[in-house]
Amino acid sequence: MTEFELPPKYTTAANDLRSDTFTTPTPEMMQAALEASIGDAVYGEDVDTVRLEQTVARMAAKEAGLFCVSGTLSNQIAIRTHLTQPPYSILCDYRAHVYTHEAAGLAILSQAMVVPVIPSNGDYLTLEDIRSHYVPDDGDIHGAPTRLISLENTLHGIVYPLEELVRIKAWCMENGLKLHCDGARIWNAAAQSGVPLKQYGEIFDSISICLSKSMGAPIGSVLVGNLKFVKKATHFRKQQGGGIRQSGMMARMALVNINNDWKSQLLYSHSLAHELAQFCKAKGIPLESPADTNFVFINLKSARMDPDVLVKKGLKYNVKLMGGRVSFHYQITRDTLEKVKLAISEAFDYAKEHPFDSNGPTKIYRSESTEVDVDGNAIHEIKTYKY
Ligand SMILES: Cc1ncc(COP(=O)(O)O)c(C=O)c1O
Ligand SMILES: C[C@@H](O)[C@H](N)C(=O)O
Repeated sequence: MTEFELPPKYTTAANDLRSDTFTTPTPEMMQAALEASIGDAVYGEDVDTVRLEQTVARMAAKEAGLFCVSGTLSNQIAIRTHLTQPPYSILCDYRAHVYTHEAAGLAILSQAMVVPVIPSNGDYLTLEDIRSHYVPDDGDIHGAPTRLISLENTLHGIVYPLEELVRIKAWCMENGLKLHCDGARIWNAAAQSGVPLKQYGEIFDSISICLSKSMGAPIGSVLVGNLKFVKKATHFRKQQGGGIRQSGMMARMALVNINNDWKSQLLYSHSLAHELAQFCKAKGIPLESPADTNFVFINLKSARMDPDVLVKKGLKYNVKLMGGRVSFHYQITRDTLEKVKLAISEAFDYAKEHPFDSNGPTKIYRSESTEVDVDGNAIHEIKTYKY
């Protein structure tokens, strides 16, 4: 039997640009966990979990909140809760996480057909995009009527224009459709746009508000909505094995940054991303989308850059990348920003001599680690998927 090898100890997120999910708990969070309540949250008896749910719900101007162990669980039970009588479909952006990265949960848990739409402006769905792709409930027995629109704010770091959300909401109400927000980065949208969370809460029937990305908590999201919705979502959370017991420690850790100056933390990460976007533009390195918040999406395809070369250039400068998406968060240092500029610049120059043409679908995430051993060699063979 082979000796089980522990992966190398993850020591810091200061150089980790693979995702804002790599943010690490702070000493203040660890201390808060030691002082947490220890009730059974399934019975609603954990004070700090209830406090977290009520705090986030109040910030989003919603009646109730539900602590979920992941954004995926939060999204999937939200959408399932809104849907009652199949056949039905949900409409979302073709890049939406609920469609591309939640393991067909919409098909399996919700038995939903998905209508993925490419935004005509390239960045975000407009009401016109939605109206030209939704399936009306007009008695035609061939179709799966659209019951829910699921939007993401931000999506790929793009801040949804408030006026467009207002237009879409008004149309949804006129047509009896529900509106869900995958708010994995709603904090980034709020910080950058100045729109308070409660204004988003007044627009969406439900929002999955992640705590474990730019907000730096180790685990979790809070799903917010009206009381009846959250009560039913609690049922689906239990069904999906998401009822967790003494979650007070996680709740207290999440409350730390919520009670800190999170806007400044997020705006700092956005400023790093904006600086990198400017750097890329100055060097003629194409971007896929506007760097509104904490992501810079390098258009590897049009730059003919090999993602594996980019990842390895990153390792050369001891920064962790996983492909064309460069993710900033509040624990990234300015030193890391300077190093990632060098890595991207060298990968771009390399591509001029060695153009790379991806021959498969583009993906932006990979699942292998880019840990290196003591000699700086990548422990896992870099297998960036196609992008
Ligand atoms: C836009 C978006 N929504 C939802 C999720 C799912 O969150 P989690 O990884 O906590 O399941 C992610 C990834 O973390 C995401 O990027
Ligand atoms: C991988 C994906 O699920 C994650 N949400 C990220 O953005 O990194």
